[in-house]
Amino acid sequence: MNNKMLYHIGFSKADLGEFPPEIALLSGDPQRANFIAQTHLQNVQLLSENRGLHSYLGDLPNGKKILSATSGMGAPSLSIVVNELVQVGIQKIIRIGTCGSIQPYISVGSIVISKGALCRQGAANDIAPVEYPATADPFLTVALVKAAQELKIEHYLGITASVDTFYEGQERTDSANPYLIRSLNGITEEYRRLNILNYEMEAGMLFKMAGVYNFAATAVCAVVAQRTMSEDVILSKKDLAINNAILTAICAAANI
Ligand SMILES: O=P(O)(O)O[C@H]1O[C@H](CO)[C@@H](O)[C@H]1O
Ligand SMILES: O=c1cc[nH]c(=O)[nH]1
Repeated sequence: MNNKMLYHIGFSKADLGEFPPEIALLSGDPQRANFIAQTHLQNVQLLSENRGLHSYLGDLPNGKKILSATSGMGAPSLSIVVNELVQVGIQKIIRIGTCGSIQPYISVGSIVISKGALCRQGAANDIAPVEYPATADPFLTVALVKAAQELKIEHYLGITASVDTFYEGQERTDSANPYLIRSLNGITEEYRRLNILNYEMEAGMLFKMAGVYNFAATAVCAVVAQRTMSEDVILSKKDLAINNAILTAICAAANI
C-alpha cells in the first residue's frame, strides 16, 4: 500500500486525510453515491468522478469518516473498484444496491439483506474457484438487520442470486434478444424453489473478494422489481425502496 493515485477510482490513500475511513458504502449507480453523500453525510468532499465512478469522503452524523463510492454495474467493474478501495485502506464494504425479488412475499419497496450469494459470475472465477463460498460478513450483516428492525423497515434476510446479465441471466424475455438459451429457461422458478430471495449483479463477486482479500462485506438491496409478477422495474416505488436501503446502511455503518 502506498500513496499512489489509483488508476480507476482516481484518488490515493493520501487524499483520505489524517484519519482515513475504514468503511465504504458502495452503490452501483453514481447518482446514488452522490445522493448518499449529499443527504446523509457531513463535511462532504468530492474525491473523484473518473469514468463515472464518483467517490465522496464525508462524516456520518456521529463523526465517523466514511466513503460513498460507485462500483458501476456488474462483477468486472465492481472487482476493479473494490481492489482499489482495499489498496487505499478500506476494510469494510456495504453494498447498497437495487434488485428484483423472486419470492411472491417480497414486495417492491422492501429491502433484501444478503447473508450469502449464489455467484453465477464469470469474473469471480478469476478471484477464486467456482466452489469458493460467497458469504457476507456475519457482523456487518447482523448490523444491517438490527438497523432495519430499529427503523421498522420491511426487510428480508437470505440468499441472493448474483448474475452477470440483467436480461438473459435474470430470465427476462421482454428484450432485444428473441432467444433465451435452454439452460436459463425456468431458472427463476428453480432459484425460487431453492429459497433464493432476489436477483442482482454484484454481491457474489464482492463476497468472494472479501473472503480472498480478507476484508468484511455485506449487501442491502432495494427491491425495485417483483419477478413473480412482472419483468418491469416499478419506477413509482423505486425511490422509496432505495431510501429504505440507504437508511438501513447508514444506521448500520454508524454502529459498526
Ligand atoms: O442499482 P445497482 O447497485 O446498480 O444494482 C442493480 O442494478 C443494476 C441493473 O439495473 C445492476 O448493477 C444490479 O445489481
Ligand atoms: O430486477 C432487477 C432489478 C434491479 N437490478 C437487477 O439486477 N435486477
